[in-house]
Amino acid sequence: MPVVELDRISKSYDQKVAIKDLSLKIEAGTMFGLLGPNGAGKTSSIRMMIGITLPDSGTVNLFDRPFSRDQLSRVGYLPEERGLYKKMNVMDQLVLMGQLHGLKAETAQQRARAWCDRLQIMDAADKKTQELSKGMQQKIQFISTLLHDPGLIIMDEPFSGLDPVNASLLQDTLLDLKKQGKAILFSTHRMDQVEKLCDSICLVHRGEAVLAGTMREVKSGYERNRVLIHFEGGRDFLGHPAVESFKEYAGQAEIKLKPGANAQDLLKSAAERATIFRFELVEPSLEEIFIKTVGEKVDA
Ligand SMILES: Nc1ncnc2c1ncn2[C@@H]1O[C@H](COP(=O)(O)OP(=O)(O)OP(=O)(O)O)[C@@H](O)[C@H]1O
Repeated sequence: MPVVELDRISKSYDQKVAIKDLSLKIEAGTMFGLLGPNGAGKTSSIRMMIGITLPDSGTVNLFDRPFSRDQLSRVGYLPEERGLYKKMNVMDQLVLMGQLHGLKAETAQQRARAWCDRLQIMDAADKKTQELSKGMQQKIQFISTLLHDPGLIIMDEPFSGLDPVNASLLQDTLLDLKKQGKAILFSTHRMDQVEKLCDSICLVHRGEAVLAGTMREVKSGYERNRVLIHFEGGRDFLGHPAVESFKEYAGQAEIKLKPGANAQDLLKSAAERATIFRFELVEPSLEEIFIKTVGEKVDA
């Protein structure tokens, strides 16, 4: 049973088409990435998903029935434009957010404390929001989205502005929630995060879905024509005829092979000149697929 099912939703603002005929499904216990360049239509789609705006046409089903406002108690939404009451004490603010989602004050407080502990911001609980760093404020927002234990979690750029340690802490938290059976959608430009976390994606460009499916389906459309190599010694093999282009880092290279080239020939040549620690044939990264797909659409 999909937790979210959009069927050909469209929305225009005056003459501007924000999104056209978008269909997607998000199942419980999965993480879904909604991707696209600036202005592609991601936020417009999310807004329609949770009734902030209505589609001009198409249907939105949540938890296996047509959208209605009472379902919002099962949704946690972290918008891109985040707002906290700057002068309010953090714990009071979290309790208020919990109450707005139907929790009793006492329950909200217990859960808020447990979350602050888990996300390592217990010290912040009794401070005013304006005394916190941006990253800490983001964690508070993150908690406020989750306090009422929603079955559907929607996050617009949830890791933006976080240092790697905190980004990883929130990523692990989302992975845990996924394991518990929550459906999670996040919107981002960061392909590396999507690649690591998402089971399925939809790439929107200029209001239309241009690539969609499970990560495996999306990648299986592309040849394994990349080689990752870790080496020490001579680097002449980078000039081998099988190599179309390469990026070289300290002791590593990422090589794009020519169409039809034999990776084994390259391996032989590399092994004659250098000590090879790793030689792996890989599919293009999601970032490359994204750039290729969007680039082709722009050319068309
Ligand atoms: N309320 C509105 N009034 C008029 N145009 C709008 C409105 N909301 C969105 N748009 C337009 O619809 C298009 C899609 O915008 P949207 O905010 O959904 O994109 P996005 O993919 O979320 O972009 P970003 O990554 O920059 O946040 C844009 O051209 C935007 O200017």
